Amino acid sequence: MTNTANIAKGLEGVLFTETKLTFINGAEGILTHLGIPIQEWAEKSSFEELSLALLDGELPTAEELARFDADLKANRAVPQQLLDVIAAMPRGIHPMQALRTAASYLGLLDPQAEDTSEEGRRAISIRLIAQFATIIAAINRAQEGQDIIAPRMDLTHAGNFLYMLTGKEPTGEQARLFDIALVLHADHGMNASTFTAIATASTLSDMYSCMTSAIGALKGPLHGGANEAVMDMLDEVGTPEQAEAYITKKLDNKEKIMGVGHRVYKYFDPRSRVLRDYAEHVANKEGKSNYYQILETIEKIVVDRMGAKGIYPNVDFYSGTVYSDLGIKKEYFTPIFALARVSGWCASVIEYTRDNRLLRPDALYTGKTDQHYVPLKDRA
Ligand SMILES: CC(=O)SCCNC(=O)CCNC(=O)[C@H](O)C(C)(C)COP(=O)(O)OP(=O)(O)OC[C@H]1O[C@@H](n2cnc3c(N)ncnc32)[C@H](O)[C@@H]1OP(=O)(O)O
Ligand SMILES: O=C([O-])CC(=O)C(=O)O
Repeated sequence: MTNTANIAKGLEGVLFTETKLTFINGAEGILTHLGIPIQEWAEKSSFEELSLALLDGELPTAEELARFDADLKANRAVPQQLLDVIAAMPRGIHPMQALRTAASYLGLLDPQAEDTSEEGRRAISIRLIAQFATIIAAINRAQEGQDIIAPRMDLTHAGNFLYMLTGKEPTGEQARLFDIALVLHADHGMNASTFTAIATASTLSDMYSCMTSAIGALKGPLHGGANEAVMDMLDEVGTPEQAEAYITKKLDNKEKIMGVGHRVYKYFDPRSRVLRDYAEHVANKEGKSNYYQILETIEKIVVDRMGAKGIYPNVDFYSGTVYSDLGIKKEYFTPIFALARVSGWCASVIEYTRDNRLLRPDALYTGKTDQHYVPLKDRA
């Protein structure tokens, strides 16, 4: 018998598939990819290596990684036709809207776009991972009325992105810090955007359609858009001295605090710990930034007051202050999330479609029954 008690609102706790990519223990704040803790990926690996490991489901050999790295580099440039479209986009739009359109347009220019075989999806994934960086940087430049910068082949994925975004070659430390941020965001189980990508793929639709729908899902402030919303909050708070009164009032009024709370983590999101350490490191080096000090205060009060309820900082809490320290504008925080998550989207689509079944949940019908059509003229 179906009744409202059977509804898993928000699909909480519903298992719909198996995966060998990512494991999360939300109670203890544990995250692994291929069984390896996220802290080790962040410390020892690179975005390129994690992307390949996710696509293939195992740690690559040195030779495989070198080939993948070369493939990514060879695919960094995007067609001029797409750059023209990016340059012609209206000014003042949100870059996530621009990215969604650009990802879709990229599909129009790819002769292999409709190839939904596993080999086809993998080949397209390499182009998507490489080209999201070029596209996002180009959107930034075009929106600023600046020349679009061509990719360089002598820089890492992270370093090249920062170079194309700002026109300046980043220091080794900046490029590595950004690489770590990409590693931390690359995949995260059945989050809303990955689920959306999989739902699209489950109809046997193409990779570009999967990416376009995933970008749309990531954009919202309850998911990837929260990193920008955290920065809005920090700007609203203004100074560290005002943080306590601001956050206390919000919690008293039962308002949501951005960058905290999570469907799965009921303890610290381990990625937020890594990002906090880097944010603190940068803040200490350059004289504690206002942003970091405000976040420290907010974290303390949220954990004190909401910890018992399982509300702790998530990945979006500290990421923005790290990006901001790298000179990146807040509108680009969510596109940067997409720049990293494209790996997880692609890998998850490939994994799911290997043993595909159309995703089609159900809703409990609670509407009227036994009705008949009433002609317009007879309606009150
Ligand atoms: C990359 C990512 O996507 S990470 C998540 C990014 N999103 C954010 O940071 C936005 C802020 N956080 C939230 O809105 C939520 O915590 C979500 C959407 C992430 C998870 O939500 P859900 O699992 O649906 O939790 P739900 O909304 O049911 O909240 C459970 C309880 O905690 C409270 N709560 C949850 N998040 C917050 C928050 N950010 N601030 C204050 N209270 C919160 C809710 O009010 C609710 O309280 P109640 O039981 O008294 O009604
Ligand atoms: O898993 C989730 O629901 C959200 C999240 O943290 C992510 O996508 O990185």
